[in-house]
Amino acid sequence: AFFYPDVQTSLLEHLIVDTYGAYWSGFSFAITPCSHYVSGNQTLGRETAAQWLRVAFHDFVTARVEEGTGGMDASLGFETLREEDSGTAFNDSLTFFRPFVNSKVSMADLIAISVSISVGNCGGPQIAARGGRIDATEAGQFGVPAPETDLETTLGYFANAGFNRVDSIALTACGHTLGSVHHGGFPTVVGPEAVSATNTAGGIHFDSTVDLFDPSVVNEYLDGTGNQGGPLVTSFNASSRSDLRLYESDSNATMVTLANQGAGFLNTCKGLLQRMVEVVPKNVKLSDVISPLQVKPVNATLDFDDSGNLVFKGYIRILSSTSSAPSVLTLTTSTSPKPLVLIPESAPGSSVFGVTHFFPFSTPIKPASSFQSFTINGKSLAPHTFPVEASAFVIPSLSSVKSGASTTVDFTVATLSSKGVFKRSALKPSVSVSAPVPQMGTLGPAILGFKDVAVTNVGEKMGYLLWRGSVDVGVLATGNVTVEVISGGVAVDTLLLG
Ligand code: HEM
Repeated sequence: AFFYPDVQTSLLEHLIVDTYGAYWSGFSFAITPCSHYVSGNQTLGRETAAQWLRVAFHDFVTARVEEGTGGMDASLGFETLREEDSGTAFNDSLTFFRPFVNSKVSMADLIAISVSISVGNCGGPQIAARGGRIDATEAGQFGVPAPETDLETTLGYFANAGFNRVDSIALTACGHTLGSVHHGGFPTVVGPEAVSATNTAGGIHFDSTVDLFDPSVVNEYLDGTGNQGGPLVTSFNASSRSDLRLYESDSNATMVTLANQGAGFLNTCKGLLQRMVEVVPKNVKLSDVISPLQVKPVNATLDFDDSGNLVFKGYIRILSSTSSAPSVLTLTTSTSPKPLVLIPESAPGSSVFGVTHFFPFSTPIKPASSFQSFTINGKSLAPHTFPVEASAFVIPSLSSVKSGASTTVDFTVATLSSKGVFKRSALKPSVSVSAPVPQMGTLGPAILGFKDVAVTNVGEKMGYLLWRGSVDVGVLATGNVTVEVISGGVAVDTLLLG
């Protein structure tokens, strides 16, 4: 399949942009509306968007930036039994993220992106998202502040992760604009009187706008109005007033500055939260910022149709800031001068970035050797040309995942035979298969990789040699299996099966 600008960016962009309606990723529904709790009954008084933000904080804050270890690496998955990681947020969230993990999308990237999505969906700023984080294979350091942690230790923990006092106060206020402290989980902070029939976990909100990413927590703390900064300020138990100790530690100077910023508080949070999710181990190289794509080929693949013809098919997704998208597109491939006219499907999708329209297409390709690019044109749309690599591909209609007690991945790969001359041995493709499998001690899957899977030639079609292979990947966690054709060390084609 063809992914633009690359597999990882395309998949992460999908989670961010395909929010509601057509071809939605299923990621954002968990936090729609922002007050929604996806992992259980609404009467628990929990909020998934707030949980996601807290999860990211706990993964990040045990970093040792000076050593270049820890940070956003999903090591949290191995740490959920620790006292410092109390509460249901961690397993709730990792269970929700788990099916989205594959060899291109790590759990750590999902935790980071969930911050952009939850903050953006709850009325907050758009936090730039990047990919490329690598999941830890074991637990990391200790060092998450708890309500009873003394000030010096708390500031030490933040400093380990590269955040000074001012940053730490502001970041905590940014985090505590969403969500609650719950009696169930933190009985030494919130007493049993918070429990009611519609709030069975006994949550008390940090501010009076629990589902709005806004400056209320700062104003209410300083003015003594609303929730007065929340339970970590007002707890019956003085030793549990960690937010009060932190906010007062510079005589409230930082909180006053944040209050004076007004709506600018959101911008401060945008910067700090982006910094937070970009604290990664030193071996990680983050991708460029993932921007919503205006013109995006989706599920674009080469395949063989029932009559054995080579076809190029998929969708073109147009993202427009208004609901008016071009009503017609044309697609021209390098193999045919005649443009194909594309009409959108009736159901659009939507997100905070605008409305998406999906234009399905299917067109024969002949000869495959001259298929090098395709171009999309539309009214008031700059022409977009996408390069293609058609020398080898995993054939979607001849590849599948069969799940039973064990999981078998059957695939067929096509390799272009040069000028019709069969060089069977020379053209034998190198195929890699990667599968997310359960991992001891964490809900985060491990990626089990199979390199150079044995393939046998099973004939020829439209100038391509066909190669079939099969791998038993054992018990699959959840999520997608990737099959890749490798040439010169790089993947020339990737297909996700799931
Ligand atoms: C001194 C630092 C901090 C301490 C001691 C602390 C402690 C806590 C505690 C005890 C809760 C209650 C959890 C529950 O009952 O489910 C909580 C909730 C929360 N924290 Fe913090 N926190 C700190 C800093 C931060 C930071 C820096 C962020 C994010 C940037 C953050 C984000 C959140 C969020 C979003 C919630 C609400 C979770 C929910 O409603 O499920 N916290 N925090």
